[in-house]
Amino acid sequence: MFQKVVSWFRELFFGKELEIALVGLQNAGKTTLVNTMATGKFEEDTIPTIGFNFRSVKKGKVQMKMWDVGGQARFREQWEKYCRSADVIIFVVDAQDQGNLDIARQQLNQLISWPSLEGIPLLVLGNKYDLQGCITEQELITQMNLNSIKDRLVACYSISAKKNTNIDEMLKWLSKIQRKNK
Ligand SMILES: Nc1nc2c(ncn2[C@@H]2O[C@H](COP(=O)(O)OP(=O)(O)OP(=O)(O)O)[C@@H](O)[C@H]2O)c(=O)[nH]1
Ligand SMILES: [Mg+2]
Repeated sequence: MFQKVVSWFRELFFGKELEIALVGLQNAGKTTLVNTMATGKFEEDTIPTIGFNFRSVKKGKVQMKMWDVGGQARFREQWEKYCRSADVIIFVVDAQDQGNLDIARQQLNQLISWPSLEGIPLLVLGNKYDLQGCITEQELITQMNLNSIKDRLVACYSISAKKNTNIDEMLKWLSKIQRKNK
């Protein structure tokens, strides 16, 4: 109880910090999203992330510490390590790349079945909605089997990191997340 009051005061005066792990297949748009969140502008980023990038961005009263992890197959076994200490996991999906949805679902299922990640809130983002031929948000929820996830808070938004679409709504959701063990 005392701990809660202290943390409430701390947040009131200094804002809060959120540790965010961004994962998802290569080319989904994770690095682009982080750049858009940081600058509000689209930066063409065609360089695949090797290992991870770290970026800390203040949004309103929330300092978002983002671990943007490479999505290529060789980096996926490291995802759990970054997610373990995160307050929230963001899983980015390329909503236009329907051929990769099965793999994205398998990777997500594998990730959230780690006991170390139990209960950590999950935000699934369908990205690239500025392009033609994206699946609908409802289809994304079905294809990613999100309704079957019962052990944590789950949300899904359709966004465009390129056009800055729906990013504010997504940030509102993020800012309501409670820090772990706080
Ligand atoms: N049209 C469109 N293109 C996007 C969007 N977001 C990212 N891209 C493009 O998709 C490609 C991959 O983006 P990245 O941000 O590098 O993808 P990533 O998920 O970080 O990839 P890895 O680091 O390999 O895991 C780049 O060419 C981006 O410009 C978007 O919202 N719309
Ligand atoms: Mg990247």
